[in-house]
Amino acid sequence: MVEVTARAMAMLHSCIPGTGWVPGDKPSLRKSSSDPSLGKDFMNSSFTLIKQKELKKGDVCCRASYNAGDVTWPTSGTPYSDPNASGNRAAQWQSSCAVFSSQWASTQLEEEKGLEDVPTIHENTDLEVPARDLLTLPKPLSVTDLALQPRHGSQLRVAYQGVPGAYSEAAASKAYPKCEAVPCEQFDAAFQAVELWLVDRAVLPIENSLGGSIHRNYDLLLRHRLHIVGEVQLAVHHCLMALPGVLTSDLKRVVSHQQALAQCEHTLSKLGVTREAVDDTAGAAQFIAANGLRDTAAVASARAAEIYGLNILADGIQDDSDNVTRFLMLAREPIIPRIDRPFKTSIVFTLEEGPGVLFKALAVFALRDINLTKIESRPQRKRPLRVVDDSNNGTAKYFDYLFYIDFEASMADPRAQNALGHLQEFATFLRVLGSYPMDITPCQP
Ligand SMILES: O=C(O)C(=O)C[C@]1(C(=O)O)C=C[C@@H](O)C=C1
Repeated sequence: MVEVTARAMAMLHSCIPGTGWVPGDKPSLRKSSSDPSLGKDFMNSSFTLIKQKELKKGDVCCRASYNAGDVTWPTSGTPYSDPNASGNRAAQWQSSCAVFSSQWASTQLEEEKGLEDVPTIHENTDLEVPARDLLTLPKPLSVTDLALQPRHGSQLRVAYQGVPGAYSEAAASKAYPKCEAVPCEQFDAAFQAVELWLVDRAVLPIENSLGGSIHRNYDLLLRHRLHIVGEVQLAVHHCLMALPGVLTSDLKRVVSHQQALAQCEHTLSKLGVTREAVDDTAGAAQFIAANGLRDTAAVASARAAEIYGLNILADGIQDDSDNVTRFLMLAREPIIPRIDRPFKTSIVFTLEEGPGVLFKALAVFALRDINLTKIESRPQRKRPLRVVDDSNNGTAKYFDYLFYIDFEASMADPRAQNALGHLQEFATFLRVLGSYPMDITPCQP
């Protein structure tokens, strides 16, 4: 039997990111596979590490065989390759890592002191910031700024998309109350800022109760290798705002983030003005203030009105008073999944075409009484269309999709481990995006 050390886990984690592997290199975490506390599944698993230093994309990195209770699969000489292009064995390996690491992690909860703890979601206590000189506001990062060296300091730096006053900034403060919120021009810049160690975390919107999913972030989750370490829900309360002295009857145009415009469809239709989408709500308010536009209003937060010196013409203009946006907290490393509080797990997978395959995929959760909270499908860019010649009457064409699912269980829960073990019997690719505490706090703005 191979001795599995925490160091080996950390190395495996770094060579196969995105799998839920738990990092750690402390000697106290050293465990032998003969340790009975690790349980039957751990005892049945063996891992061999092959020169981690020499690993690069496409290399053979590990051999493993793993038994997850109701499913057994061997993986040997599995290449580490791009999930979009990978075969079934790479998918199996990734999920084996995720399942295995979760089982290992669940035995470690009390011993882990040095690793990051599960983030606690706090209620937003103080969003009121005195009006500041516009010139002193931090400039959003753009992709070209990303060559900057990271700053060192003890305060957690959290990237968000937009400028100060954006809802995403409020979400970052709700997720990490004492953080330094770092504005970024685009979602992609926020992902890259974390990957390049310019910031420690990113907080990005993923779905809204009125506008639906933020597809761009679903796509970026797969393209980048960050882990979901938490979620935060924010009540979004929109205001219509303009320069002081401007009346609603003076307005010819309303500018805002496209999601915010969609969330206020009803009010804006009644106004009968043209609508223009910009990068973020607070950016719209800043744009009006900076250009002295007297025929234009913005849809943004009350805090944005305060920062940019605009007057609120109408308050609570969203179509539904319960307008909530869910944000994801992203980090370079996963957190250790736990079972002592409500957890959610997010996964992405692909399936072969065939009758009832999606039904079978969803059944792995239903069979184990696991509640699904979200399902989203996105076209697979590398393989958008598959042509199958399986009849005498011509060719059939199918779109290929990636399925994103959130379910209510921790990866430390054997039901989740077995469900994913079952799913990978027919999934062509499977990646665990994160297992993280559910935000169960009331949705305060
Ligand atoms: O523009 C902002 O203020 C944002 O934080 C972005 C965003 C979004 O992308 O959905 C966030 C929350 C609201 O749903 C509207 C806009």
